[in-house]
Amino acid sequence: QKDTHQWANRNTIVHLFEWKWDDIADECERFLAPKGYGGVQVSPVNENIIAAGRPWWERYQPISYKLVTRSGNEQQFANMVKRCNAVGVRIYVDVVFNHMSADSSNPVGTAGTQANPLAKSFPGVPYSSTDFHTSCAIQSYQDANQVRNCELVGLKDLDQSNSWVRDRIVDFLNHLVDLGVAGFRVDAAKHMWPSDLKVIYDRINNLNTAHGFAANSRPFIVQEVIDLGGEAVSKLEYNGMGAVTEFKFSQEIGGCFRGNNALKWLVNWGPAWGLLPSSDALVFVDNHDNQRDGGQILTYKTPKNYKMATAFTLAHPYGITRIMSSFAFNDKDQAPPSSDGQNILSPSINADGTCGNGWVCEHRWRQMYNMVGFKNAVSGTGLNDWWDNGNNQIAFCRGGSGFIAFNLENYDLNQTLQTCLSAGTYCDVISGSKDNGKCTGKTVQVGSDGKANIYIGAGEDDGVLAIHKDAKL
Ligand SMILES: O=C(/C=C/c1ccc(O)c(O)c1)N[C@@H](Cc1ccc(O)cc1)C(=O)NCCCOc1c(-c2ccc(O)c(O)c2)oc2cc(O)cc(O)c2c1=O
Repeated sequence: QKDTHQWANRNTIVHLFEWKWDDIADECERFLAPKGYGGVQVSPVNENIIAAGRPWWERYQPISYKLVTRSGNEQQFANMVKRCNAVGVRIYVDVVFNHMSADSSNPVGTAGTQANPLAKSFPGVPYSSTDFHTSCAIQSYQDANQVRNCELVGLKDLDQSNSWVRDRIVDFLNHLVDLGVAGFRVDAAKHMWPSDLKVIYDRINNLNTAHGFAANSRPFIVQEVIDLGGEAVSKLEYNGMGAVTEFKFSQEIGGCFRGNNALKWLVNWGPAWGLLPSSDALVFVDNHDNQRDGGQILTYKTPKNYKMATAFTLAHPYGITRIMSSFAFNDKDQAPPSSDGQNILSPSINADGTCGNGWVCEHRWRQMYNMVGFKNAVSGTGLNDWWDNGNNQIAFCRGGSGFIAFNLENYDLNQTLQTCLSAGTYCDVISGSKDNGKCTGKTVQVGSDGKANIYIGAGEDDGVLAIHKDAKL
C-alpha cells in the first residue's frame, strides 16, 4: 500500500538517527513543526543486543520486541508519538524483523533479556530454532534464494513464512500502530521474500484515528532494498507493496555534486536515470549506513557539496525526500555520543540553533530547513524553464512558485534568468531567510517579465540561490 502523506505539502522526513524519545518530542514541538518537516524516522525501538563499545549497529541486532532501548522505554516512546502527532509531525519506525542477533557469548539485551543466538533461542519473544532458517551464510548476492534464506553476516535468519514468526511480527507492528505511528522503514527488506512481506503488510491495522489520522489510513511503508544493479534481487520486486529506498539516487547525486558528472545532465533527473517511479522512491543524499562508506556518497563532511545536493533533492519534484541527521564520527563503527559509555548524550542546542555534544543536526542547518520550506511552497507544481551553461551551472523553476540556481564552476554565475515568479522583491533562502519583513541574506529583484539578475560567486559558502512565493517581501 502506498499511502499519500497526510499533508501533501509537508512531506519531508528527517532521520533523527540515535536520538532519544524525549529529545525527539521536544524537537517536534520546538523545531520540526514550525519549520514544516512532515515526519521523523526514528531508530529501532525494540530491544537490541548490548555489544562491546556500543556500536551504532547494535540496534540492528534484535533480542526481543520489547520497546526498551537506549532511546527510552515504551512510556517515553508513546509520549513522543503523542506529542509529535499533536503538532502534525508523523513518526516512522525503523523495524528490524528480517533477523535476530548474531552469535555472541550469553548476550543481554537493552531490556535486560537474555538470549542464546547460537541455539537460536530468544525467550524474550519467544523464538526458538524452528522459527529460523537453517543456518547458511550468504555467499553470493547472485543467488536470490541465499539472499533471503541464509544469514546476513551471521544474523540469525527468521523464517517469515512460519505462522508463529508472522504473528509475532504482526503483533509488534500493530502495537506500534496502536501507539500512533504513521508507518515503517523495513530494514533489510531485500533479505525477505516479497510474498511474505505482502502477507505481513496486509495484516497491519489501519492507522489510529485517535492520533488524527483519517479513517482507513494505511501505514506508509518504506522498504530498505540496497540495489545498485548487478544483484539477483531487484528493487522492482518490492515497489508494488510500498516505497523503496532508492540508493542509486544517493550514488548519482553524489557524483554530480562532487563535480564528477556535469550538472547539466540532471535535466532529465528521475526514471530516465534508471531510478524507481517517483511515487515509489524514498530518496536521500546519504543514510546512516552509506554515509560511512566513503566513495561518491556526500555527507556533512563535505558541507558545500552536501548542501548543494540536498538543495537539489528538495527543489526537484522527484521522490519522497528524507534528510539525514547524524552524529559526528571518525570510525565507521563509532557509538553515538555518550558521556558515560552507557547512556546516549542529548544534543545541546546552541544560540544560533545548531547542535552541540557531537550531534551534527544537518536538519537544523539553515540551507536545509529553508529548502524544506521551499519544497512545501512549491507543492503541486512540476519542473519548468530549465537553464544550464552547458556544464556546471543550472537553474529551474517550480511552476510559478519557486526558482533555484546552482553554481559548481570555479567562476561566478552572473546571468539574467527567467524565475517564473511574479514581479517583486524576494529573499534568497540559502544565504539567509525572510525574517520580520526583511531579508537576512541576498535580495533578488524580479521584474514584470519574471526575469532577475542571478549572482552566485564561485567562492561562496553554498553555491545555491533559491527564492519562492513564501519568501517574497
Ligand atoms: O556495518 C554494519 C551494519 C550495517 C547496516 C545496519 C543496518 C542497516 O539498515 C544497513 O543497511 C546496514 N555492521 C558491521 C559489523 C557487523 C555487525 C554484525 C555482524 O554479524 C557482522 C559485522 C559490518 O561490518 N557488517 C558487514 C557489512 C554490512 O552488511 C550489513 C548489511 C548489508 C549491507 C549491504 C547490503 O547490500 C545488504 O543487503 C545488507 O545490512 C545489515 C542490516 C542489519 O539490520 C544489520 C546488519 O549488521 C547489517 C550488515 O552488517
